[in-house]
Amino acid sequence: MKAWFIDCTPELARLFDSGAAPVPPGVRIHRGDPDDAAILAMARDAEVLMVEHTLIPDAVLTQAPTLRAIVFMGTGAGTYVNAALARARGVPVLTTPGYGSVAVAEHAFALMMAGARQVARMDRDIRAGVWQPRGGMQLAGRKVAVLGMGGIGQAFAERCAAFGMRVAGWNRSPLDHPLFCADLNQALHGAEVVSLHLALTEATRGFLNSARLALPAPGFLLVNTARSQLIDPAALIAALDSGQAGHLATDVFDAEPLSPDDPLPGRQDVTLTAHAAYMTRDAYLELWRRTCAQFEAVRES
Ligand SMILES: NC(=O)C1=CN([C@@H]2O[C@H](COP(=O)(O)OP(=O)(O)OC[C@H]3O[C@@H](n4cnc5c(N)ncnc54)[C@H](O)[C@@H]3O)[C@@H](O)[C@H]2O)C=CC1
Ligand SMILES: O=C(O)C(=O)CO
Repeated sequence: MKAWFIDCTPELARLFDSGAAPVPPGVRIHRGDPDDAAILAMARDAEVLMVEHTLIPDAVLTQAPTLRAIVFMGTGAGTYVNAALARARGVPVLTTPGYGSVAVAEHAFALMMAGARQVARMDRDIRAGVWQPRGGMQLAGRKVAVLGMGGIGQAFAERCAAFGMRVAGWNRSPLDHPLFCADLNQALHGAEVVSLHLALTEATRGFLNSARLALPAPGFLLVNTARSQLIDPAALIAALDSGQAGHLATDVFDAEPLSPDDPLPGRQDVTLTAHAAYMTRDAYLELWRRTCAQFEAVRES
């Protein structure tokens, strides 16, 4: 069976080139960033498309009759593939959940610490020739609301508890976990840090709306390694402008790479990383292993 793996990042290319991430027979690798026409041409030349952070054009689902499956190298495929159209066309979109919960939780922690201590702000200052020490928030003793206690949320919550934070880990279904909090409003109320770990679905789009953004403590720190679409964009900007949200530390954006009119890079009250929370060597190797396992599952079906 033939497959194309598209959108190979330099990090992954290094793992291929060093032999650390073996490529199964039948899988061809496209290095770089293909345009829609190139993606369609690969889809017409394969039974399986293996993709990372590539927007799959709808034409792939309607004009590539040999395509049997798309394997999304990651958890949240919904922002990259039109899931409803894929379902309607009978093209399964397979994912690789759980490959790197610790890596993402550690990155969320890095964002929380950077935001709490204004690390990126002072780095920008110093590079601009400004020596301006800036105060921060001590994390020990602070309340953190962890929204979504799946694999990543639990790993993050446990790390916060180890730092002496007061953790309210909300999950929509009850959990037998010592940090679980059943009441969303209670979890958010007075939180000094809020960290998002929900899956993006039609039900969770815009989940953090203006009413929910009003519940944490004034000046709270918002951390997002999940999906930007979980936050209502107008409510987010209003919360930052009013100071209700004191800082946003985010790894995920409405458009990736960022659209030139995205307001976030122009602000000082944000810390930004380029959707890299999962990118540790350990997580990447496990991610590739699971991606190949999904390819094999299609081959054997
Ligand atoms: N920035 C990055 O590099 C990465 C980001 N992610 C994102 O992190 C997030 C969490 O991923 P995992 O912990 O691996 O997923 P998971 O499947 O283990 O957890 C998902 C959570 O979302 C909740 N959820 C799902 N539908 C819901 C609904 N309708 N209402 C309320 N809660 C709902 C579940 O109860 C669960 O708590 C996802 O958005 C995923 O796409 C995942 C990997 C890497
Ligand atoms: O696994 C995911 O969902 C990611 O965001 C990284 O691709």
